[in-house]
Amino acid sequence: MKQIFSYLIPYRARMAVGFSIKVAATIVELLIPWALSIMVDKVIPTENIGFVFAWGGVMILFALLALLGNIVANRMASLVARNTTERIRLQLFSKISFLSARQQEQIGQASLISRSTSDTYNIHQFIGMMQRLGVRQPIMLIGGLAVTLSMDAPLTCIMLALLPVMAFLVYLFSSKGVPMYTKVQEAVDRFVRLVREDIAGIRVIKALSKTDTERSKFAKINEEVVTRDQHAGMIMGAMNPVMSIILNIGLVLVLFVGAKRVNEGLTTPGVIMAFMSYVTIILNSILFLSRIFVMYSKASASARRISEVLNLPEDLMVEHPVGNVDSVVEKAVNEAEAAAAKETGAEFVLPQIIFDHVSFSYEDGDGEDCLHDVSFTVNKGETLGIIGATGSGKTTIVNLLMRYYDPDEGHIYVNGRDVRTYTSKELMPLFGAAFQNDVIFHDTIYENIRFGRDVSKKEAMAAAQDAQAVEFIEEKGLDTMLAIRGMDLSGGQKQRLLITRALAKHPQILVLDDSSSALDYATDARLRRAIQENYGDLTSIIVAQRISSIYRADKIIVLEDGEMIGYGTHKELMESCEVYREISQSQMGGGIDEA
Ligand SMILES: Nc1ncnc2c1ncn2[C@@H]1O[C@H](COP(=O)(O)OP(=O)(O)OP(=O)(O)O)[C@@H](O)[C@H]1O
Repeated sequence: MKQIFSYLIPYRARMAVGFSIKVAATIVELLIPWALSIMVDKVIPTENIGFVFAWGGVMILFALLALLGNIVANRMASLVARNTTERIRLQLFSKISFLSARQQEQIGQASLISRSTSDTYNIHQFIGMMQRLGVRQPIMLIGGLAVTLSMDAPLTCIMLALLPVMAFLVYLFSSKGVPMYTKVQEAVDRFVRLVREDIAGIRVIKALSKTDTERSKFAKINEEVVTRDQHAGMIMGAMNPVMSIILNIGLVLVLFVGAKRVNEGLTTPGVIMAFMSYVTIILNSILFLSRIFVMYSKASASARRISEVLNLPEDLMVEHPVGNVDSVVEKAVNEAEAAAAKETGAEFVLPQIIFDHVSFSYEDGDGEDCLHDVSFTVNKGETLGIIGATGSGKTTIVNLLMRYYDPDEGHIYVNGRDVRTYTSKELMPLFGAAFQNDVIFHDTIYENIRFGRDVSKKEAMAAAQDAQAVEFIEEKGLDTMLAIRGMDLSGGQKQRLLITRALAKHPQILVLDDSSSALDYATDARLRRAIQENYGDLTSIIVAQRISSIYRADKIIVLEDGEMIGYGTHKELMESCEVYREISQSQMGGGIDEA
């Protein structure tokens, strides 16, 4: 909570003003029953109607001042709560954007969503409540007791006797109810996850007639959220009636003892009338203070969840380059290649991409390797094809190259620098990437291509031309709004739009991860030709299931269970790699479609 409170610091001046107004308004409000007792005991008995009206006017003025002060202070409190929550949300969002893929998986996407929404909402509620009730109720309690003590000490003792009973009950209810709210929040996380998955996968759910299964899964988690909330609500809800009973017992006792004291001439009816109001004010303030306590417990659980994300250490640290980078890299480069270059007298060119004995596992190092001892190089302007069965590690190579994860062993170099030494701002602009299920945003076609970068409409259309997307983009218009996730586009159109986005900023390295699978052969071939002709020194990494998408590549990697079982040109692999030969024969019957 301390960390969350630090977000209030910029608003301390506004809060101080709001607090002062609130304190003044509450004190004025507290004086109204006292003014009533004066009216009953001192003003009315004078039978001076002018005096009665004048005193009545004072009471109305008190009420108006209290009302006005409360409105102003509450508006200031809301503003502080709103601005603070806005800053927390913004900070949280930026942090989430920079979390490593591993950290995102650890916390879970649904949990990240509910931490940014319902948890920040709880904080918002608490900050608002703290400034409104948190100031008002202690003054009401202490001030009320002070006024009543000065009016009639024995009657005040009745209330004082009830206070510990109420405090104990509040503690009892809260200690049972509050932990339940943490459980409610956990159930909400699961609820959000299911809703997200179901909405995203609505088509496949329908296609596989899984609507009933999903509905019953939804009903179950929905019921769990409701039941948990109900249990917590029931416990906390029982607090109000119990408190009301105590309050009414207090009123009856005050009336009973007060009436006796009036009869005995020890006090006056005006004091008893004021006391009735003060009993309600004082006991209610205990009730409201208990609500603040409950809200605090909810908010502190939320604050913990938010701080957990905000304080996550930087996973993919940027390391400082050590020594002469080029010489380190040269050593790391496939030695045979370097030696061959030296032998033939050819100039040795430093490859643009180097994987040097890279091993990686998603399981934080203790699971089986998803990639094992992978080494390859790609020169500037070359195309690398990656092929292999599903789950063989093709996407993992891309994930490591773009530093979504760091390898467990080995090194990856881009332009002669270990990727660990790049900041994300330096590394990412080198790449243009299109992944198979990449997101298309609910925005215009142009904005989906531009993606916040400096890309003119002309450049966007030129990229669309190369990505074979120009026909449908011209037909729809660059400024057409697309549906959420591009639901109003065909699979092939989506892929072409994603490739357009990847090409638009003329990256150094183009990554196409299974992103031409929905294109027909002829379009796929035209796309490859356009890239070759218009992006001369563009280095391409193409992950594909189809041989036709990669057979022209300068180098091809064949993967099986994370191991590189083949590396070379199409021709070399046809001779040396049995698996590649089999794939080729099954897809092309051994021959190649030169489309
Ligand atoms: N985020 C992840 N967490 C844990 N395991 C993962 C994760 N992503 C992939 N894997 C596992 O790593 C292995 C390699 O996955 P990868 O996505 O690289 O395969 P692929 O060859 O690209 O498959 P496909 O052709 O089906 O896309 C698979 O066994 C997969 O289950």
